[in-house]
Amino acid sequence: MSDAGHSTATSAPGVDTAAGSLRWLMAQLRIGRARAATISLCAIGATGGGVLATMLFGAVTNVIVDGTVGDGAVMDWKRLWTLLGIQLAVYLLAASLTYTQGQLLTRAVQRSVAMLRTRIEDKIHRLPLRYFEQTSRGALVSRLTAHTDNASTVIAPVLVTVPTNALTLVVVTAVLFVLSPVLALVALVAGPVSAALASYISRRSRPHQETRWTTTAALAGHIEETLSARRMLQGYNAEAVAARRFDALNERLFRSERSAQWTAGSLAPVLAAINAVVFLILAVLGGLMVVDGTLSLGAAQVAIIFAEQLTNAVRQLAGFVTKIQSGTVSASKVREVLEAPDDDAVQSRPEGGGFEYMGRHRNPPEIVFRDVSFAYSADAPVLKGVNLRLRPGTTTAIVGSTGAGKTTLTNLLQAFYRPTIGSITIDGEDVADLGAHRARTGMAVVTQEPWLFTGTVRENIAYGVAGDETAVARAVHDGHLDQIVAALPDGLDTVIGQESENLSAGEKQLVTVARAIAASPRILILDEATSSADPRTELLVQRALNRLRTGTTTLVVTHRMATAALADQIVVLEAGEIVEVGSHDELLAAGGVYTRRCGVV
Ligand SMILES: Nc1ncnc2c1ncn2[C@@H]1O[C@H](COP(=O)(O)OP(=O)(O)OP(=O)(O)O)[C@@H](O)[C@H]1O
Repeated sequence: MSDAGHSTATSAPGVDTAAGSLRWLMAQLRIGRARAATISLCAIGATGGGVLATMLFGAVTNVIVDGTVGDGAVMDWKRLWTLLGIQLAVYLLAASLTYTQGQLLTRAVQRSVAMLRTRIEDKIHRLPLRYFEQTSRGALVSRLTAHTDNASTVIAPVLVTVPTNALTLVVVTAVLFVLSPVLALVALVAGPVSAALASYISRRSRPHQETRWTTTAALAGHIEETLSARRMLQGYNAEAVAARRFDALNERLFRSERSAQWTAGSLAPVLAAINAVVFLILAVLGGLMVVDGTLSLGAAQVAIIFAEQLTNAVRQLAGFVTKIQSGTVSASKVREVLEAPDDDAVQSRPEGGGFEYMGRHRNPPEIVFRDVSFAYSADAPVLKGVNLRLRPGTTTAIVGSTGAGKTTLTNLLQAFYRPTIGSITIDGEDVADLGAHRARTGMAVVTQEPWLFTGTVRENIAYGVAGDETAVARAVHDGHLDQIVAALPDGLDTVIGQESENLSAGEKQLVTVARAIAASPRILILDEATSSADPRTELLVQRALNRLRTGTTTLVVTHRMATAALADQIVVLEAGEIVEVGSHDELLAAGGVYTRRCGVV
């Protein structure tokens, strides 16, 4: 199963090349040139300090050897103390540069992660509904969290590992050649061998990294699904089915992690072994040259330490390749979300535009569906040539068989999809031109499945009218929630949520009705809104909604004829086509489908 679980149509072109993803990622992070340069300069300064300190170390050794070995040797204390003092100063400077670089880098990484998350979150509001239908929730959550974190781990290698190790390679190689070309050549042999190995192993590791991430996302999605459907699972004794799927995903994750670890993890020990051999050869050769007198002891020491630094630099660069490999896999996942086409009906973040628009249109609007046809997929038309007029301030009930297209009609009005043919206008303005945000301003929706977020009852009701206590109090009263709220341990401040056990399904639905009342909408969409309430509560809520309806243009989707009968206009939809329109009395008089549905005939 793919992480995305969606069609490739939403993938950005060429996202799966490591180099492309890396370039893209660095362009997204926007660390700021000045900050990036400071981090790199600090890292380079610290590395330079390390190189200098090592050379001073050789000089100190030579002063000690000159002052102690041989007849009449005199220790040059002044020179020795001066060198040790300079060395200490260089070490301190290098340490403070390393500290500064570390602090700046940490902040840059954290800021980049936060920024990327904000961008994905922002993007999620602009993605079309179709994207969510085709993408698993686990995949999206992992892109927002783990992938974003992992992608940002490439920042440190790019800003620090590459410049410092490149500097080490150049300076150390040059100094080594000056000290002893023979030792330099031996030390350099390890470089190309290690680099070739690193490149080979990282190529082999990428597919395992991919599988590891996609399986992690699938597992997260599965756990989420199992938790939210746990009652159903237990009710059907289907725990074993869920457990089998979990075991399969868990096993796949284990295998891919093991393979990724095996390939990536084999690099370090192989490089360490190469380094050990090189180090041994250098120590023996250096020792022989000191005995020969062709090299001073200090120079031999410096050469061996430099050779070690050289191989360390290569090893770090190799480690960087593995990290980049994993980071770019994550970057390509993040990129897929950010580059997926926006919902063409949605405008950027809702900032003011909608409310201004609502200010101009306070009265309930006229809504007109003109020759509307729609299909989710080209081969299966759902709505066919729907013509419908919802007069301002009236209620229209849509009735019809299961799958007739009733909810689809409300989805189009909410601009979740565009009609394939035809148009929908609100007060003469095409929803397609208004954009989703403006079209949805002043619209309240109550669906069959009550949606509650984790928060207090008050917060759930005040969704969209935050801080308006009068609106909440009115909504609680008009929505007949008083008794229910009074029975809750902390009243309006009781924390509830989608999974909360302290409210029944009907009570949850009443909270969403109260939310709609509090919003004082001018367009109200009720899709089987009171289906979970008992008949008495439904009646009470119906009355509350009736009061609300005087200031709204209302679309009610219902299977209950009693609810439909209260509407000003009833539309009977069958297989995506309107077959009857009229008031309850008119339709009963006509004796058609509606009459049969009412069970009169
Ligand atoms: N997101 C979707 N993608 C593809 N097909 C869909 C989607 N949503 C609904 N459909 C299909 O469109 C048709 C109409 O669905 P819709 O939900 O509008 O029916 P409905 O009249 O509201 O049914 P019900 O009374 O059962 O709620 C159905 O055949 C359904 O399978």
